[in-house]
Amino acid sequence: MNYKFEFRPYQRKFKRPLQTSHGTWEIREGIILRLTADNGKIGLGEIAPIGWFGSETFLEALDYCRNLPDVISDRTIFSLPPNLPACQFGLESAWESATLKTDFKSAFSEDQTPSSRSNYSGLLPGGEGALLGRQILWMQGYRTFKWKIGVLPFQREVRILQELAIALQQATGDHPVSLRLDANGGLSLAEAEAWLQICDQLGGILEYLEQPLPVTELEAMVGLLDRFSTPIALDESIATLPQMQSVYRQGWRGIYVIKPCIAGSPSELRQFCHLNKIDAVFSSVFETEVGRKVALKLAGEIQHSSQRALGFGVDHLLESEKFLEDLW
Ligand SMILES: O=C(O)CCC(=O)C1=CC=C[C@@H](O)[C@@H]1C(=O)O
Ligand SMILES: [Mg+2]
Repeated sequence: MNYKFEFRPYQRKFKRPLQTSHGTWEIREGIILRLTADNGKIGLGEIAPIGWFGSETFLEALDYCRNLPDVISDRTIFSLPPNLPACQFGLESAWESATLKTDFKSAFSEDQTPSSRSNYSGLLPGGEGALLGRQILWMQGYRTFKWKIGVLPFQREVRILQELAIALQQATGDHPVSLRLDANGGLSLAEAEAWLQICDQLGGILEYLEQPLPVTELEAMVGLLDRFSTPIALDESIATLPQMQSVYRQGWRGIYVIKPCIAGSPSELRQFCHLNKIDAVFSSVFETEVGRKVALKLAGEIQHSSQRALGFGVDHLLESEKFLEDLW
């Protein structure tokens, strides 16, 4: 089967630049794809790369799209090289929505009502903003929160964490409350040990410490698993499917933070997760609803009854997605 191939690059500003230990992220760039099958059925997909995180860069993805012909075949869609995982995700999900029965639009209910927000994790502002941010997200219905560390000096962040933990421990309610810390691979081994010592003292409120060490330090992170009670989650270490498979083969049985939009082929991701019972948390890459619907649908197919909140808190971080209505 052949498909007419169209693509539209986009840019969306973060309302508040995202601070991570990698640096500050101000603009999310991506590409919306449209495939039109011979029978007229249309499928949308999204390419939302994060070059510094482990996928191809936006420019590599744009270059790939520019070099595709106006009409492409199934063969092209299923034979992308593994170094273009965000393109693989975008093209294959557009193909799925143009060929499979599922009505793309109804694939996943998008609106996060306050009651449903307890299934999602809310991303707190970096630094001191986390304290007020937690109150705002709490009122919006979140009960799982994620805070990026390695942004401010250690002692300052420890003080904020202790205030945050007290506020969460005192917060009443019927839904379990948890806090995730994300170091984005920015800590040294000594800093990671210091953080884990503190986390262990906070008891149950700390769900996990995400990517404490750089991708090159898998062995050291496996070692940390045995020495501290706070769970550790890998994110950058397993950004793409080949990395996930390699880390699994090397024996990682901790938590996997999966970002479907940059992992690669959705069908191969489904297969990997069904073959290997992994403790998965699904996470956004600040994509638009086009990629988010596919990612959340995958999460639903894969993690069924997992209790772990989805890292897809409403993207109040980004400018409106209204531009999607006038793309074509
Ligand atoms: O996982 C979540 O809760 C939200 C998404 C998120 O935190 C991230 C998305 C993309 C890159 C990073 O800044 C960050 C992460 O490291 O998980
Ligand atoms: Mg992360």
